[in-house]
Amino acid sequence: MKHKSIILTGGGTAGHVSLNQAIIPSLRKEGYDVHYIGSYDGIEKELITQSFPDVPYHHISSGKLRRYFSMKNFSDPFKVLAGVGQAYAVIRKVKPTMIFSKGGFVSVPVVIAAKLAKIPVVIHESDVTPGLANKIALPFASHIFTIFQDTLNYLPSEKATCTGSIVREELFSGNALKGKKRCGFTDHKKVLLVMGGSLGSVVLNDSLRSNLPDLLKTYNVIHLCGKGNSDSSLDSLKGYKQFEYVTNELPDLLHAADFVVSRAGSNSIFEFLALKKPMLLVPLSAAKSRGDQILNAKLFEKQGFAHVLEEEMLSKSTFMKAIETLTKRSPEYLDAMEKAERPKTPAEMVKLLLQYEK
Ligand SMILES: CC(=O)N[C@H]1[C@@H](OP(=O)(O)OP(=O)(O)OC[C@H]2O[C@@H](n3ccc(=O)[nH]c3=O)[C@H](O)[C@@H]2O)O[C@H](CO)[C@@H](O)[C@@H]1O
Repeated sequence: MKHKSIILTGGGTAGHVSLNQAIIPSLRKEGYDVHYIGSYDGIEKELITQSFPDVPYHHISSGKLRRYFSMKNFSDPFKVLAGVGQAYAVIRKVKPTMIFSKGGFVSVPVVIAAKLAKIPVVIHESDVTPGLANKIALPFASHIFTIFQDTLNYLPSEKATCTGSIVREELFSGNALKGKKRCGFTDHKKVLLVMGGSLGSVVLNDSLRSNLPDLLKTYNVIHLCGKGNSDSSLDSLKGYKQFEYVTNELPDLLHAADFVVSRAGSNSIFEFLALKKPMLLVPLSAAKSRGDQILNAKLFEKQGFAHVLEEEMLSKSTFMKAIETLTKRSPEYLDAMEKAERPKTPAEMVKLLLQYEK
């Protein structure tokens, strides 16, 4: 019997890939052949080909969609057009029953090609406000799923559903002891995990490192610092372990953590919520983004899950003070997290998704 096929797309940062990673095993259980369309060199290529070597990965070209002036704004539309042609050829060959797009620039040509090939597309928005790629994709899509209820205010009601968060199943099966052992922590100090999103954050890295001598008196520190950001002069510090980017080790490291300090990317903060980690969030500032992380963080603060320190207020001393507040208030945060809605399982998400197939 010939299997049905589905194409997934999304990339640029890990936040546009993690939901796809979460649902691939469930789609396969349902009997689907899963294909992925991504860029030549984006993080999605590494994440998908490493975790799912048997998922065919199709490269396409794609331009960055900028809200600001750049000479590349003249060449990138041609790259997007080329990407539409490449994606169309893949779709004609694979003949999927539907396409699921997690957003990011690479998804735009795929969504346009799907419309041309008359294949239903469902898109997904993880942040409170829709990203630029999803705004462009929306007219071509059959439906859009959101994580936050508030996102529905920005979308046409007949086309949008809030599903809540979906968290990769392997994150729940971490082992704290293994995580501590991996980091070489041998005492009983509480563990602080600091993560600057999937790319790392220079401002968080600097604030943390400038406070390390003080912090290490009280805590063991796991630092996910981002590609190219490790500092070998700190390798011998007792109680401090840095990683540039982790994949298989992440569940154990998260289970080892008592508190988290993080950027406010949507996937990350819902993972911390699901694992009940009191968190200090330092959202990416409005000067560097459309402000989506600020809204994500504010909603988490309002629901009593997090303490928020705005990037503009970040300094050596406010960082330490915010960690004090985090640890002091952590019983309240844990209480609120106990009462929070549980995330959907990938299998539940797949069921919702397949309603839209041809
Ligand atoms: C700079 C930028 O554009 N950031 C956006 C990007 O963030 P970013 O890519 O950082 O996205 P998220 O915080 O949502 O997700 C990061 C994902 O990477 C994983 N992870 C991270 C570090 C690591 O070492 N290993 C690992 O597996 C996390 O577990 C998580 O699943 O997408 C988010 C979701 O649309 C947005 O809210 C952010 O504003």
